[in-house]
Amino acid sequence: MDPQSQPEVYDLVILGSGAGSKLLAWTFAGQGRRVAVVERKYVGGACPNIACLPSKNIVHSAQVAHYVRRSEDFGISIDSFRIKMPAVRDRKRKMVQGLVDTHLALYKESGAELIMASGKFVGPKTLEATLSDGTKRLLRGENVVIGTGTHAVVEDIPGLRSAQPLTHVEALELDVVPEHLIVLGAGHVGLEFAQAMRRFGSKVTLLDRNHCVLHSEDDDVIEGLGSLLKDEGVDLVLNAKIKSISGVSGQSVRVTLEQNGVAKSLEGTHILVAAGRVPNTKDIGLELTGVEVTERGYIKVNERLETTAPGIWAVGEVAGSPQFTHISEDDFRVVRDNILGGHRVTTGRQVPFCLFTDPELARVGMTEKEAKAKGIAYCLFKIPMTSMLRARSLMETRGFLKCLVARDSDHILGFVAFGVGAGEIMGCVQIAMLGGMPYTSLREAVLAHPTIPEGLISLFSSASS
Ligand SMILES: Cc1cc2nc3c(=O)[nH]c(=O)nc-3n(C[C@H](O)[C@H](O)[C@H](O)COP(=O)(O)OP(=O)(O)OC[C@H]3O[C@@H](n4cnc5c(N)ncnc54)[C@H](O)[C@@H]3O)c2cc1C
Ligand SMILES: NC(=O)c1ccc[n+]([C@@H]2O[C@H](COP(=O)([O-])OP(=O)(O)OC[C@H]3O[C@@H](n4cnc5c(N)ncnc54)[C@H](O)[C@@H]3O)[C@@H](O)[C@H]2O)c1
Repeated sequence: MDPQSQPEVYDLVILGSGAGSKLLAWTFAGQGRRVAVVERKYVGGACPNIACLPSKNIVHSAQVAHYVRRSEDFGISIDSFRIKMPAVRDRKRKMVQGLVDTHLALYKESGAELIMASGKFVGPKTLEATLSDGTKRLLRGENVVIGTGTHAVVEDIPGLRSAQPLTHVEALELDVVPEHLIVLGAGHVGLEFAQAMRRFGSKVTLLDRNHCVLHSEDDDVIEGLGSLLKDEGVDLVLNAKIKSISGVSGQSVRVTLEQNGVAKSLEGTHILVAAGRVPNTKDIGLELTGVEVTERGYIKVNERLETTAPGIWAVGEVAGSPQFTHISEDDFRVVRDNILGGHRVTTGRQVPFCLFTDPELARVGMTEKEAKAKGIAYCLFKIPMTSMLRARSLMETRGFLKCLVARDSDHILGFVAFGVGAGEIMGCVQIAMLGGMPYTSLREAVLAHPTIPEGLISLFSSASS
């Protein structure tokens, strides 16, 4: 790039086209501002291409396989069936292509310019975008947003890199059912993939260094998820200190580990790393901008999502926000309002999540662990899913509903559902929390029978402890 060349000037330049970024682009361009988005690979970011939506697509195919296996329970005989992974993958690919097309139409409609290129800063508020043919463009924004996301961590465990492990990106492209899949990490990604692959017919071993899955959740949740996996035949190897890995994923791999002081080794055909994320902040020229990063490499932001450099903002995972699409989307609202001269902050917002195991696990607000640690007095309502009539009619009675209510005010502090329709029922409780409603409003509501939300009447009519 000729250092003398003049940058093209925009009102807003965005690096990375994920959830928060694209909403900013479409909103500001829709208002007639000049907006450019620089994206190196995925139109619309991770969620529609390699994360939430394709993984839920695959999880759903696996659920269909599970239903087929259970078909006798529903009075339907199926003599034999087979999993066709290329067709499973095609269904996912078609959905992804449809989503990409929708994104492209929204760029066109809004007038935001999508530049498919790899971007890096070459000065304050100035980016160099390198297109696939090597062409370079210099872009300067009055405001600049960084939304470069994260990627899967591949730790420095001896042999792990040379084993060419799958990440979620490659696992979503599999056209074979792995004979024996070893999953490293029993967090969100590991749990969803472990169950789905097991349902497609893989032998699955799920490893984690902690003594349980999702260790920050309450013990009943941990126990529920653990038994679900065990009942479906996933081997859980916890307290696992991985020492080394040999072989190549897709052929054969051997994992050497220590569990409770005992040396062990495991053999499988494939290995999937699902051990957390690393921010995409290396090699993007942040040092030329005054944008500082934290010790773990995430962009330092304040509660308004301003970085340490004036006029540069950050959204989504790279800004250290909780790692969910709906949070990246809320980051969009924060930056939008602040760019427009308002004052909106990230503090105090709800951070709900839904883990798409089957059944789902959904939670909003406080866990019992947190309430106890903070010394907050609460009453506990808890019912098994067998008390929910809809669950009985579906024959999906695993799990429970649980709600923490403030002892002094009847207000809901936290809600967790582990069971069929957990994500949907959580949404109902969350809306009540947003509206500041006491739990008694839900208990006294007229909710259609037999629906999943109707279970809230049973929950709040039960005796609290
Ligand atoms: C397997 C999996 C399943 C998930 N499931 C869910 C779910 O069910 N629900 C949920 O809420 N969350 C889920 N998540 C998390 C969710 O995907 C992310 O939180 C969400 O995508 C937000 O990402 P983001 O906006 O921070 O950035 P991203 O969507 O990651 O976007 C960043 C973009 O920046 C681009 N980029 C990076 N560097 C450059 C550069 N130098 N030049 C140009 N472009 C660049 C990348 O190509 C990428 O497209 C899942 C994650 C994974 C891995
Ligand atoms: N349904 C959803 O909303 C959904 C689904 C998938 C991912 N996500 C998001 O993506 C984020 C990243 O997911 P993830 O599963 O990669 O990370 P995670 O932080 O959820 O889980 C990583 C797990 O790997 C384990 N681990 C890490 N290093 C290890 C090692 N060396 N040996 C053994 N175990 C090790 C950790 O103890 C942890 O349990 C999640 O935190 C979540 O926010 C959300």
